[in-house]
Amino acid sequence: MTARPILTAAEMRAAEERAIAGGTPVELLMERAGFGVAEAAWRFAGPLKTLVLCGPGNNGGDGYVAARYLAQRGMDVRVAALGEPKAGAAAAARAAWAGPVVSIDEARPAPILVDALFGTGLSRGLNNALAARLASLAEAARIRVAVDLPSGVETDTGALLTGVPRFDLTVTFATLKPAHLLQPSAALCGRIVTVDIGIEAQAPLTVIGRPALRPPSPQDHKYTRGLVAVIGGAMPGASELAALGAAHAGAGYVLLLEAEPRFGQPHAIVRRVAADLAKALADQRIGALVVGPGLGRDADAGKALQAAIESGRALVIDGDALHLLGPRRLTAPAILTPHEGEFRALFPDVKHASKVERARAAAARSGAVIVYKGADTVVAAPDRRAALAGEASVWLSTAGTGDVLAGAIGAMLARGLAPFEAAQAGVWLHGEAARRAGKAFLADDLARHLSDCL
Ligand SMILES: NC(=O)C1=CN([C@@H]2O[C@H](COP(=O)(O)OP(=O)(O)OC[C@H]3O[C@@H](n4cnc5c(N)ncnc54)[C@H](OP(=O)(O)O)[C@@H]3O)[C@@H](O)[C@H]2O)[C@@H](O)CC1
Ligand SMILES: [K+]
Repeated sequence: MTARPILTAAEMRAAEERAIAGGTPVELLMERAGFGVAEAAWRFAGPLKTLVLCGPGNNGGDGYVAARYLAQRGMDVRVAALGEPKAGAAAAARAAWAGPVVSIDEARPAPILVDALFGTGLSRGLNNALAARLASLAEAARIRVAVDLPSGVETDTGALLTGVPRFDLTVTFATLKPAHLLQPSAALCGRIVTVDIGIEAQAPLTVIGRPALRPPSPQDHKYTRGLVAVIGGAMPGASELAALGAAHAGAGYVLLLEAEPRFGQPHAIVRRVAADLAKALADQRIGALVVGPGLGRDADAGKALQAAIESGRALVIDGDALHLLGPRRLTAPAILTPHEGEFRALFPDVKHASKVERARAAAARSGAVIVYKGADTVVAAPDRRAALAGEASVWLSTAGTGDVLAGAIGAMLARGLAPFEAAQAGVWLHGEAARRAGKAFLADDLARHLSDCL
């Protein structure tokens, strides 16, 4: 399955220009967009009285077209506008709307609110009066529909330039934009519907989709399925969870290397005291090495991380190891899995407004694939390829889930996926397992649910 592209505002404009140059007039693109909005709103909300708010640009143009199609369906539609569109397709769409247009200040609330004020052309926050008006009309509506994006959302970063109401449905065009998946905006979009308007979309940023993981064949054995070694440390529970994550993500062999003898369950995880870590890591059968969960941050932890890096094994560097790593460039295949706090500690001067760009900068600098965790996890490779996870379960915000993720990614590396693909596969499995685990789950339960998602 090819990955779904995510286009920035500039990439979307370029794609639109290519479509226009290829013979599709902008008026036709807008007609398809507005028709798509009307159909989606109709299906979602039914025949309720509707208020459409139209801005001065093409997002407003889509609004006029949608109003026309909704009226054709027999719906009671009112339009309120923020000034007249000056020229082009939006002006033509305004002219084709036969009904009255009032100012936003005069608009009366309706059960369905369609926000066609601003889309990818938003250049600054809404002024206070307009933001307050949008908020009160949204508050008074039963169903709120955003055209392309909720107005006030910055397309490329997902930042809210002003207060933005919560929408029930967002109808976008051609493909997703970063703000549909990045927080805080993603949480305000509601259900997202993509309308095909005849634009070809390709981009170096994609949506993380279900990985194509073949089941073991009759010829496979535990080593071909992948050996994941996890380095234990000060907090054994965390490395145990990483090992459990690796095992339930399908690794053929999981080895927990510990400083002192310990007995634990499950028995299938092999526990070994590694007095000489470098020697233990010289085992060529190790397909991936997970270091960091529960490692601690003392001198012994530093030595363990150094041994892991010098081993040349493919690495997943998580948790405490991210604090010990410092600004070094890695040469062996490696995946770093920082959450926000760890990212800031590791890359204090990477400050780009977009989380995607921050992840790309960190990947380029470290030479590693970055899994920048959060409610909107970004995976980025040193060559700028990047991918965004779909909406994550809010119940993932509990202790130990990151350790499970590190183990799952380790299993993907050990089975032979390249680091960028392994990171995405691990993130997808982890997100899907969380959905299946339901509410208030323990990280141990989350690990067990990984098996159901393979
Ligand atoms: N790309 C495609 O293929 C297709 C795109 N389509 C649609 O077009 C949309 C993009 O259209 P767009 O470029 O005209 O921008 P849009 O979002 O309407 O806003 C620009 C206007 O708003 C103004 N303005 C901005 N911020 C403001 C503020 N805070 N407060 C006040 N004013 C503000 C800005 O003025 P200025 O910044 O110049 O002062 C300008 O007048 C896209 O989201 C999709 O819905 C479809 O029709 C189908 C094909
Ligand atoms: K909008």
